[in-house]
Amino acid sequence: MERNGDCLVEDKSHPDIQVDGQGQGQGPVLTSNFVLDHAGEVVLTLNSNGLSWNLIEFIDKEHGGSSCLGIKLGSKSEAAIKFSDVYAVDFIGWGLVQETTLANARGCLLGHGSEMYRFTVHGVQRSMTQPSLWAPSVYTFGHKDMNTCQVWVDRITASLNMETGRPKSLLVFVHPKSGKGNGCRTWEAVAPIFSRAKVKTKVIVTQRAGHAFDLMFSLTNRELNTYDGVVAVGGDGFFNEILNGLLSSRFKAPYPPAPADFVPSVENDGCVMVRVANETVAGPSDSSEDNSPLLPRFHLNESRSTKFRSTDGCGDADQGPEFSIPNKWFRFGIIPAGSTDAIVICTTGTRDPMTSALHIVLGKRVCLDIAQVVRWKTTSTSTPEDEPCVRYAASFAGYGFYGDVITESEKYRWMGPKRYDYAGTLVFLRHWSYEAEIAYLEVNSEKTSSASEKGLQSGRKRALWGLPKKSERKACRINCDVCDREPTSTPPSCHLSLLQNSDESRWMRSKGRFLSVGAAVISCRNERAPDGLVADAHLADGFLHLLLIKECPHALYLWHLTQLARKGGNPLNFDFVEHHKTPAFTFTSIGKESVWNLDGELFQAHQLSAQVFRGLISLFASGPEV
Ligand SMILES: Nc1ncnc2c1ncn2[C@@H]1O[C@H](COP(=O)(O)OP(=O)(O)OP(=O)(O)O)[C@@H](O)[C@H]1O
Repeated sequence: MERNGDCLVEDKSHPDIQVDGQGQGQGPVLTSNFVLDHAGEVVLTLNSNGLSWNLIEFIDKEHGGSSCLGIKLGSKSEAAIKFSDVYAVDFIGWGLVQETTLANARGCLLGHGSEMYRFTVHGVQRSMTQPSLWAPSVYTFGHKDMNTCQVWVDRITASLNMETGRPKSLLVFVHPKSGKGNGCRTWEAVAPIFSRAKVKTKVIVTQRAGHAFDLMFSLTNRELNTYDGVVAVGGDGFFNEILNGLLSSRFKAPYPPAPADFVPSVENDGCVMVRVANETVAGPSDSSEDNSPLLPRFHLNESRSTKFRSTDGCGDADQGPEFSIPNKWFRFGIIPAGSTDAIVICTTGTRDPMTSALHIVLGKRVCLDIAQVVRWKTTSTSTPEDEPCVRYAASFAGYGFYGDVITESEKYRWMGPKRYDYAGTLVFLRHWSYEAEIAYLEVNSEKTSSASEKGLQSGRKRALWGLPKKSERKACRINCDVCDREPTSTPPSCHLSLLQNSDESRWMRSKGRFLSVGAAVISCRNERAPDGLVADAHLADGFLHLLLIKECPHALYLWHLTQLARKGGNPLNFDFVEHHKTPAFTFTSIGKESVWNLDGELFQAHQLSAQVFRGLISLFASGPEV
């Protein structure tokens, strides 16, 4: 057979299959004629990257290029799909295949069917108008010879098996009451994708708040290592619970750095952080900064690291092979069913359960920064805690307005996601501010940043007085070069090592009355804030965006909020908004207190410190396309 000048050799055992010997060391190319369901007879070709096909008798020449009901007929004559976009192939036996090679007098395709053996190829197709939105696509190929179909199924299966990073076994937690109470229905809608892709799932429908945390916390390393990842079917708060369940029992890390005068208990309890006495940090001395023994050097104290282990011993070496964090293989997945779903929107570019399911079965991977938030005192009157309370957040930690909205919204859970709008309005009308002192680590990243990020850094400097120009903002997208850049050392300690060699770092302070204090780990795009709280935040650059919204007139605050709600708005371009890009900060409240909101979960803290771990976890996602 001759095609496009290629010399195709007939496979003797399967006369309908042509094998091209010129596979350039990547395996031979297969070619056969099939009937593609709802299209017609095609020449199907398999090469090292995927499948492609051409319609043989698409439509007679007279009608070529004409249109039927406005649909360009020529556009369907050839197509291709990469193996990286294929998640399953199945032999489905004998049955009807619709051919549509006949055109009527008006050039419209007419279908007629024949019975034959068939196999289906299941893949992904991106929406033309919204590329981040993925839908499953299915192609059914038919042939009179069963063996021909079987050979093709085997070859495609072999190619799919060579695709790296695909999960085989997943632990799935479903929050039945998440969002509008659709958790179970959401899972049922996407579960067939997992079975078709032959991914084993152990599904647990939670019975109560804390259920997923407890299970994740108590899994032994041996059990955890049998899974390629854990999937949350729910909202950001539910994901946060699962994240904390895993990290609290296994991630052993020093507490966040802090200025010398912060939390006496840090030094008194003799646990994690040991300050190296002679360390100094360079930096200009204006009144707003603390340049006395600025940056402590931290060591993980042995006694503390053993305390981190849970009492049932999970995370111990004798429980089986170690489960390391960060983990090269194990990933988190989120199938959105919550009220906000900011993490899914930031990591997939859309809020669609099917898109998320397809990202998971195709084994996509994106790294995500995680904030560690350590509470040193719960209230102003409580004594410093013996054992500081550690929480992790993947998207946001916010105090004041953000905490009050969650507190208020809990009273109206019955309203579903609308409770956030209602509670938001009540809290806005109240216009409460809170006195607090914040210290944040200013890192001069000139030495560690590429030119592309320098624009962002200089923008950060100007943020006190005005926003960086829009042209300087670099949004985080798929294959983001800011996130992909090699850290100066291996995560999670990259920024700590940066701090240790910290002649470029200094503690800065801000004290006063704040409507809110927020630290965004990622942009936090969501349907109420289409660009997020910080449009140019990155998924894995090792920085938090500290947003200090100082007390201001009600009307100006409304203006700020309306800018947040508007695509292309400038919510940070106000004198009462401080925006700092930092790897760590501390917070102490003074007087009347609000509560913290960590990924939508309440966390009461009078005094806390926080730091970010660059790319600590991986998600089954590839980052937003737009
Ligand atoms: N079966 C359950 N019953 C009650 N609460 C649960 C259950 N399972 C989990 N939870 C808790 O519900 C809280 C909220 O969950 P989730 O984040 O899914 O919902 P949401 O608030 O509607 O969404 P979002 O966080 O996106 O705003 C979580 O803290 C989780 O611990």
